Amino acid sequence: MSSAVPNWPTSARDESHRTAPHVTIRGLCKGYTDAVIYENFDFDIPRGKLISVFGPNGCGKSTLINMIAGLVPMDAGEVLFDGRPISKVKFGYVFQNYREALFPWLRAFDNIAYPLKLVGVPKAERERRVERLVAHLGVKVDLSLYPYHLSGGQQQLVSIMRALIVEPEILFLDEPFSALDYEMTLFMREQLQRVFVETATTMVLVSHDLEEAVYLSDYVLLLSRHPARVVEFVKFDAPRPRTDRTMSDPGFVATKAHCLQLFQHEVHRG
Ligand SMILES: Nc1ncnc2c1ncn2[C@@H]1O[C@H](COP(=O)(O)OP(=O)(O)OP(=O)(O)O)[C@@H](O)[C@H]1O
Repeated sequence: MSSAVPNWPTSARDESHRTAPHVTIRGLCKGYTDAVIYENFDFDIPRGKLISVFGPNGCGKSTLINMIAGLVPMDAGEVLFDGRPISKVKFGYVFQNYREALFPWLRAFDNIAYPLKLVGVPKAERERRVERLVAHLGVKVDLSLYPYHLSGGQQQLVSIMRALIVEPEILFLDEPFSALDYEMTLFMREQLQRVFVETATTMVLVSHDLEEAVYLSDYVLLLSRHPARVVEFVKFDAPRPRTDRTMSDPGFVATKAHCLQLFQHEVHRG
């Protein structure tokens, strides 16, 4: 950013950096043999916000975050992070299926440290960084265990820590809690919210659960049936940390009802 605008006064540059979108998506196109999923799709993802992507089944939620993260190729278009391509960006990705995402032959600790090993961080430094993250999050899981000795929620927590260990500037989460039981889902929502409040990392979460989408988010990105367009980018600015009481708050109830109405309209339109 600073090299792009070298003559700006520092304060103006900083201000522009803070308020400029983190991610710009322009002219995104994606189709499969039987459907056009995205057609000239434009969107800006704001910096340091938690955004949930919500919409009808099969509208392209996962495809969207996978294309932004560079995991699925676009047919056309451009996705830039402060002007940089994904190859220049440190990002984290949390998959829905944590059972397949973790390496079963590595202890939880080594699973978390693995991305650091990949980029050549020495062992002592890896251990120091994992311990620091664990302490920071207040995680009480025995990390000397292998994944199959951990509960589903604990495994997903390990996945999230593995995504965070590189200190990503953006974190993608594809239905991260949908395979967990309700108790563990509630616990994990709190953990995620805590990480978000503490790190202010931009987060993009695909969710099938409207209550969860609104509860966790600063914005809900409501998509239409494909070819997907933005039905509305719904703001929810309840203070954090949000708690059980947030869900009975009139602002929460009204925002959820509004999203539901838009969603129903989309579903019935199709
Ligand atoms: N590899 C693929 N080959 C063919 N079609 C695909 C492929 N991946 C996704 N699709 C189709 O693209 C559309 C969008 O898929 P995507 O998984 O992104 O939707 P989604 O909104 O995340 O779905 P869901 O609500 O079921 O999680 C769907 O119709 C899906 O069947």
